[in-house]
Amino acid sequence: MPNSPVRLLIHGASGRMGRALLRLAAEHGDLRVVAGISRSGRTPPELSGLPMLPAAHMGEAPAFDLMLDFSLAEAFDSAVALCRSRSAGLVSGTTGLSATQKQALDTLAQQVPVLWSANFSAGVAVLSELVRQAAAALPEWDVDIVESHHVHKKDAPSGTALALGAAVERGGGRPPAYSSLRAGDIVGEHLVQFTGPGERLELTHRAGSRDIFARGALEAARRLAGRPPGSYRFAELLLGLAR
Ligand SMILES: NC(=O)C1=CN([C@@H]2O[C@H](COP(=O)(O)OP(=O)(O)OC[C@H]3O[C@@H](n4cnc5c(N)ncnc54)[C@H](OP(=O)(O)O)[C@@H]3O)[C@@H](O)[C@H]2O)C=CC1
Ligand SMILES: O=C(O)C1=N[C@H](C(=O)O)C[C@H](O)C1
Repeated sequence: MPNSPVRLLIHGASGRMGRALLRLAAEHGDLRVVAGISRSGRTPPELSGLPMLPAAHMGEAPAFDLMLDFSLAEAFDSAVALCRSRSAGLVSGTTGLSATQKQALDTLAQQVPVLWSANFSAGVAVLSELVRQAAAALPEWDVDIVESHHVHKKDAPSGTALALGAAVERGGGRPPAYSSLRAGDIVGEHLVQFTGPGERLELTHRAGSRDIFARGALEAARRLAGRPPGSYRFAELLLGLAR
């Protein structure tokens, strides 16, 4: 960690996650939010007194060390471009990214430290490892991944569901079938179900509040700041879990 506070730019500052980040960043004396960006540039109350820029004017953002990006896939390319032009690191949790957008993360990581994760909770990081182990032990069993989220969520399956599917693949399990439920204000739930002859194994994570994701992302930012360029993993950086 550098000695002076890490200057954060929040991309997606007016959103559900952006507002949680703004509220919780204030708890960290070693982090300082310098501005927020949203599509409209509308100012959420948490940001009063700080510059809030519409996406069309994001090039005018003040100097920053790291961008925290929780926006939408359609906004992602310009976020990466700003990090590239400012040589600033990136912590991103935006889901629904294309293969090309994922590649852009790898390219950016040659220049600055980058951490993208579909899920910033400790529980899902551990779940992913448990899923890999279960898949390795039960390669013939059917695998279903069921994710439930609030009605406003744009992408499906969720980024976490796809990441859990990748963990099944790494373990050598059967290709999973995905189901998505959208209902009410569910923060995020993921069930990975392994079905064999006469028995079933269910591994579930339930997020009770967006604060867990925001806290995970802020901690990731603290730990990423000042590191050399590269692609960093949440589970490794925060929990010491190897892939
Ligand atoms: N990795 C993780 O742990 C988690 C990831 N997520 C992901 O984070 C992302 C955001 O989720 P959530 O906060 O619920 O979404 P919201 O819809 O609540 O917020 C989206 C934010 O992005 C901004 N935005 C939308 N379009 C653009 C654009 N074209 N240019 C610039 N900014 C834009 C919005 O601005 P405006 O208000 O002006 O439209 C808003 O600030 C999603 O991809 C979600 O899946 C969510 C939770 C946890
Ligand atoms: O959009 C959300 O809300 C969430 N998105 C992430 C995902 O797509 O997996 C993480 C979390 O489940 C909440």
